Amino acid sequence: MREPILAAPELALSGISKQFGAFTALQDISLTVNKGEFVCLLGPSGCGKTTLLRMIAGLESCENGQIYQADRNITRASPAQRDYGIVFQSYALFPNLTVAANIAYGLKGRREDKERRVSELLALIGLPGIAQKYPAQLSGGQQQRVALARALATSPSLLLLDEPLSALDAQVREHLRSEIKALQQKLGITTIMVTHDQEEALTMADRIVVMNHGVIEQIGTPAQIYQQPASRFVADFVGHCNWIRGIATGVNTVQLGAAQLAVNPAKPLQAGEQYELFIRPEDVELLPEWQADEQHALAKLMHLELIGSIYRLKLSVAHWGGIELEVVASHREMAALRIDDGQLIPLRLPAQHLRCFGEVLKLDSLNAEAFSGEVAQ
Ligand SMILES: Nc1ncnc2c1ncn2[C@@H]1O[C@H](COP(=O)(O)OP(=O)(O)OP(=O)(O)O)[C@@H](O)[C@H]1O
Repeated sequence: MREPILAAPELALSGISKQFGAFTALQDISLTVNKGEFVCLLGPSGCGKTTLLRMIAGLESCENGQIYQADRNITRASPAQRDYGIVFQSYALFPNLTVAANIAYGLKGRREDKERRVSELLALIGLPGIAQKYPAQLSGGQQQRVALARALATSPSLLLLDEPLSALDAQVREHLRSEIKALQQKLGITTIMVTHDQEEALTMADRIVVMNHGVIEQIGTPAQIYQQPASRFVADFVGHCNWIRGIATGVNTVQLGAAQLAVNPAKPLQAGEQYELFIRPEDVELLPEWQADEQHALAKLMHLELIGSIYRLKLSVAHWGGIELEVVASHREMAALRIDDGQLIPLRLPAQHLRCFGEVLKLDSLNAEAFSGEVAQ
């Protein structure tokens, strides 16, 4: 029997590094992107995601590492020799050219063919009839769709998006998010998008590459990134976490104040060492009744706010050494709790959601509030 022939990935980066003088912007980046995949480069400002996208585009030189597109080594190819379309954060349309001329800018060939292609693309982005308008006559969202049409005009194999939605207001952004995703799926075009917006990455990407200080922290599907973060940075950057310090009493048990709780560590804990535990706000269970169990406690309500469809509560648990917890609850859960002024709220930290990366906390990283909780965004 013959071995199946596996198609080369649309893009393969290996060992990419980038220095700006003495500053290391990227360090040993390796990544493959499959044909038709939508990959987001996600990370805080300055983590190197735009630099990486610009290197893929040939807009930034690549001295260390290799870049392959399909089977072709494009490491030293000029932008014009590469096969991609790109959309930038600022619309970057030519203000003195009509929409049609902007879209047709990179097209070669006969006038009729160009006109047909422009009409096709305008239909594709849902804006027929604006061919003769100028960029200044369009809204931000419309301009960004035209920029997208221009990027797609030559039917490239790869679409590069550099924060394409960040200049738009929230409502337009959300709408365009689903439009871009639908268009990408319809065309099956391999897409790499830079964003610092976790919600954008979680809703649009097939896979997310989380970056921090020039290195890749984790590559995974949105569910993997959210549910199984590989590091403290990823857990903190994507979603909210309650961080709690405690002393291990066994391979998967931790002393918190007066109680010993079962936890779900990534590796066995060493009794007597101090660790940091984390739990997502939505994984803390608020209960109508307290039960005599180590995972249960009574919490004091410190703060309550309504954020549209959910409530956010700040709770303090004296029994667990005074830790503070952020918890989110639906309207239905809140109605079942009947929270009155000053009343203590029973809650439970389910062991499987009380996780720990298993890194021992060094003594010098501890301070007087070693047992108090900390809530991070
Ligand atoms: N041409 C350059 N010369 C010197 N330093 C640069 C240059 N381009 C980028 N840098 C630095 O490299 C780091 C990464 O920049 P990059 O633009 O890739 O970050 P980013 O993750 O895209 O952030 P942002 O979302 O703010 O654009 C930053 O510290 C930036 O100051």
